[in-house]
Amino acid sequence: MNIAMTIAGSDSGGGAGIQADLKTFQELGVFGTSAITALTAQNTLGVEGIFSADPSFVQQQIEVVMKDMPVKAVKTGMLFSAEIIEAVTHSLRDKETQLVVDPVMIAKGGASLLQHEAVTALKKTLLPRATVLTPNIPEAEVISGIEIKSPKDLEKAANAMLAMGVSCVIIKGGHLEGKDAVDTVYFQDGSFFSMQTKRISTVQTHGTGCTFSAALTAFLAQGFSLKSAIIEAKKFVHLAIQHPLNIGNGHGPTNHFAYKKLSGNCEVTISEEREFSSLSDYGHAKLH
Ligand SMILES: Nc1ncnc2c1ncn2[C@@H]1O[C@H](COP(=O)(O)OP(=O)(O)O)[C@@H](O)[C@H]1O
Ligand SMILES: Cc1ncc(COP(=O)(O)O)c(N)n1
Repeated sequence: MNIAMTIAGSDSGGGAGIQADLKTFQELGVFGTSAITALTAQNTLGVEGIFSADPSFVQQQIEVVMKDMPVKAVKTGMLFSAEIIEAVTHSLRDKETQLVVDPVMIAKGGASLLQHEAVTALKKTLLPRATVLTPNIPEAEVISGIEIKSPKDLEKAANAMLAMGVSCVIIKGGHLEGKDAVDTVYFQDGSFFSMQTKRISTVQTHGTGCTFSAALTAFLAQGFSLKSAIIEAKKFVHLAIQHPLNIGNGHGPTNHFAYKKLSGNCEVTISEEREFSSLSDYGHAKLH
């Protein structure tokens, strides 16, 4: 049995965070373990409270699991503080496991899930250890310090993040407008591809980023190559958004059952053209 770990915050509403990650692992046939960084009192309308864990206890959760079980891939989500980021990085030292870092900063309802001063710790300590970094556009802007207004800016921002030591950066396009949801993927060796699906008009997008990075982690734990794990994860999240469960009164959760139910049947268009010539409306996309 392949084992994955999520190091993230608990979402009491069940659509994002630890809960989204474990549901995704389970659906993809991977045994899920977890280290909880914070409890959030949250529903589809927003986050009403945050209670963060002691950094040393986060470290203990990770180390106790890892000394007993061969964890193949790890993902991080909400890390909340510089102290927790340092504890996580310390726990993963000497470990060969692949690491997916989803740099969760702000919840869809607007609540801050990462303290402002923790961004430096993220860049200096955790990113050099990461296999894949999965920022959305606003997160990519904060980490890289580059304002993203065009595809050229995307590439500049990706290069700035690759220079921090991550092996691969996926800049997710969920926050753009335009008829397609386009994510762009950049590797250390200079190679690149973009992947796009039709954009679905919906507010049921709570936990999309968590779900995408958890699916990617699960596929890596199963031994998929990095590129095929990324593409399968895009299918997983697309199907999860396409078949909403209609739960709650705000940004409802995505449907983690859809990928398995539909046997992963989802069209993703892959392009290796840097000029985005096939993505005609991308340049007109506006940030939310
Ligand atoms: N409305 C949508 N239709 C189709 N795919 C979407 C939509 N919104 C987000 N996605 C996809 O979901 C994944 C998560 O992206 P995003 O929502 O930008 O992340 P985050 O939750 O971190 O803000 C990406 O693959 C993105 O392209
Ligand atoms: C515990 C936790 N982790 C992550 C998110 C981000 O998810 P989203 O951006 O969809 O609100 C969240 N809302 N809560």
